[in-house]
Amino acid sequence: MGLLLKVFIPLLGAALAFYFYSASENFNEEMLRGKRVIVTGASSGIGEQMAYHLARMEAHLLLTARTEAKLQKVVKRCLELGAASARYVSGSMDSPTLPEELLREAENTWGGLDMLILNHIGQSGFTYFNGDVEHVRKLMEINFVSYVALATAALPMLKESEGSIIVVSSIAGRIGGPFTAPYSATKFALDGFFSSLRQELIIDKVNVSITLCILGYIDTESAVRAVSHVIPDAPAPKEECALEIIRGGALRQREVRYPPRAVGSMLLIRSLAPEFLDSIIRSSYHVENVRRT
Ligand SMILES: NC(=O)C1=CN([C@@H]2O[C@H](COP(=O)(O)OP(=O)(O)OC[C@H]3O[C@@H](n4cnc5c(N)ncnc54)[C@H](OP(=O)(O)O)[C@@H]3O)[C@@H](O)[C@H]2O)C=CC1
Ligand SMILES: C[C@H](CCC(=O)O)[C@H]1CC[C@H]2[C@@H]3C(=O)C[C@@H]4C[C@H](O)CC[C@]4(C)[C@H]3CC[C@]12C
Repeated sequence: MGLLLKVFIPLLGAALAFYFYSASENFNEEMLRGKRVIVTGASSGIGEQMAYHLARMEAHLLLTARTEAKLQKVVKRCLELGAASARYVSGSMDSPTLPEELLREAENTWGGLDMLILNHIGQSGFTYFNGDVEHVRKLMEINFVSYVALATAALPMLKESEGSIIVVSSIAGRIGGPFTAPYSATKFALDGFFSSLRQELIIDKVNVSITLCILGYIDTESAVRAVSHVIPDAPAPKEECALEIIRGGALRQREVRYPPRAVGSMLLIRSLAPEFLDSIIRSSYHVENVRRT
């Protein structure tokens, strides 16, 4: 079993990564120059890093999150890095009016949109499900329903520009590990909705791409704070993660997996031996350190 985990699985993961990444040979950062891009959850973490990459690539940026002071700093840095333009709209994605407001801002300022990056998440702990159904409802609203509302409001402009929607999800949206029940549910929902929508766009010959990003553990402040006492694995770098998401979106890939080896191996083991994977996950966590709420 040890040999299987140490040699065979990584090799297979590498082969899969090669397969997925061989499609990305044509990526060129100039593809993003002058493009009109919305990034949600852009005040910290992976969203902030995506904003900086896009700024270097000379895109036009419209950023959003709740904390105005953080957004002001990110916008300032984006302008220093070379963004063609950068502005923000602040607000919480549990407000049903924010998606429309954001897309109206894009239409009024740019007259169109090329890329919508859906990345924000509401706060959720890393702990046993404590029966708080209201929390699940609220998280669904922020992590799922607002993504649907944003994509719906953006579609007319994206159809016009033959643009792209990028949906940032998680391995927790493909595999139900412990301590993320509400969060995991919202990410599974994204896969269901956007995979179905992709099919409909293809049937209707609408050239808007949908890229779903399946991420493993990334070294953002909030994730490290939430899980480092339970999960001993080293997180992957947010800067590289952000670039891989943009690359996959620009190439109109169906899926981005990052870090590719870890995510690829987990998905492969899940399809071959799901219960075995569940037991590996359980035994690799320091469950004794999980704080009950
Ligand atoms: N880091 C990781 O290990 C992994 C991350 N992911 C995914 O990557 C994406 C980014 O995660 P990460 O960078 O770690 O997260 P962060 O916690 O660093 O960033 C979350 C962003 O969402 C914003 N946000 C929080 N609540 C709301 C709200 N109610 N309305 C609007 N915006 C809100 C935050 O800003 P503010 O507080 O100012 O509103 C912030 O900009 C998520 O979709 C996550 O699921 C997937 C797998 C692993
Ligand atoms: C550790 C998990 C990977 C499997 C492994 O054992 O290596 C991580 C994969 C996805 C992560 C979660 C995630 O999707 C983001 C959440 C962001 C929140 O701010 C808190 C942390 C997360 C629940 C995060 C925790 C680690 C993973 C489960």
